Amino acid sequence: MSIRVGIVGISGFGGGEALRLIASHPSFELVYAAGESSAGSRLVDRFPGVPAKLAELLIQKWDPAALPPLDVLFASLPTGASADALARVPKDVKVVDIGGDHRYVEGWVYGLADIWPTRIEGQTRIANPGCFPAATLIPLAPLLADGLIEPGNIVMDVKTGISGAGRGGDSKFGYAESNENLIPYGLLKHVHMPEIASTIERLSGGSAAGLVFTPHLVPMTRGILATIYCRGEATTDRCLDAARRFYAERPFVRVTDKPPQTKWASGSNLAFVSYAADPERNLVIAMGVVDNLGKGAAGQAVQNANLMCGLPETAGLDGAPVWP
Ligand SMILES: NC(=O)C1=CN([C@@H]2O[C@H](COP(=O)(O)OP(=O)(O)OC[C@H]3O[C@@H](n4cnc5c(N)ncnc54)[C@H](OP(=O)(O)O)[C@@H]3O)[C@@H](O)[C@H]2O)C=CC1
Ligand SMILES: CC(=O)N[C@@H](CCC(=O)OP(=O)(O)O)C(=O)O
Repeated sequence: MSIRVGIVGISGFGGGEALRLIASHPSFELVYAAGESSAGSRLVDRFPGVPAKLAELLIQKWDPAALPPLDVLFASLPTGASADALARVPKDVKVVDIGGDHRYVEGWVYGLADIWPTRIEGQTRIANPGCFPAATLIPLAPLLADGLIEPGNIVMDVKTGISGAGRGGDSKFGYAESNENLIPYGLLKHVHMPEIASTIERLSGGSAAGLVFTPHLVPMTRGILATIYCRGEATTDRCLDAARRFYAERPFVRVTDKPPQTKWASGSNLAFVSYAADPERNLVIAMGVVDNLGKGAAGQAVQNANLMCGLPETAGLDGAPVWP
């Protein structure tokens, strides 16, 4: 059976990755594409390599009142631009919001699919987590669940590829400024901090008041590496064992002895986690790697849509990462 799917924001980085995944999905059929400045273009005009079956699909001006019959809508709009319009999407259309407007908002389920899959099954409104929350919460969840670290004493040092800023992102992240450069930003007040803190509190039952989160832009296209410093007396083996048990049945999380690298996840919905701990120093280092456009955006969005539709969670997501 084919499930009719739409993408709004298809010309952007998140929407384009959703297009790539949906184009080869066994059950999803892309029947609607929308945007703003790209409206009026055919998909082949924006994506010359798009499969022939989708080439002539015309990008529509985004209007929730003018949707064709749809089962699932992926919204990949700038944060702040989706709330009003998505409120007007008919209730029988399942929506996955890849942007940040509905995380921890009433009426929407927070779609951290690798940790809380059963909360997503059968739902109709899913708020996809941010890319940094995906990279940081997946390695932390097993440690918090087993009480191996203090939730109130966590310091996150995170590196991200430039596509995290989007096509329409801030011009200070252009090639000349980003190539051979490292840029810290958002210190003490990044927009993802409340989402990360709330989820740490849900996972641990304790306060995350001491959270420090510092992202850095690095000159690569895709990928996030989170290096997270925590207080706890566990050994490395104890942390690895907790993660292996926590994710034993989960298809997209790989627990590795070696520190993970961003290329391991490139082009995939995988998350890699690893740990290094020194009980004598009360120190646990947790590491997480995702592709910001994969698990950080469109990959997790398709995973969420699979769960919403009762499909196998891995449908359309079981390809190997891009290497090198
Ligand atoms: N990039 C990433 O790694 C991640 C992004 N996100 C979130 O996903 C969302 C999309 O990000 P990203 O793809 O990077 O952004 P881009 O800037 O690459 O794309 C934005 C898209 O939104 C469309 N758009 C903008 N304004 C409107 C409007 N008023 N009506 C209809 N369409 C509009 C644009 O269409 P057009 O070109 O036609 O104007 C474009 O397709 C954001 O909320 C972002 O924070 C989440 C996780 C990771
Ligand atoms: C490099 C870069 O700029 N990255 C973005 C992350 C985008 C994202 O995930 O934002 P949403 O919460 O809106 O979905 C940032 O730091 O804001």
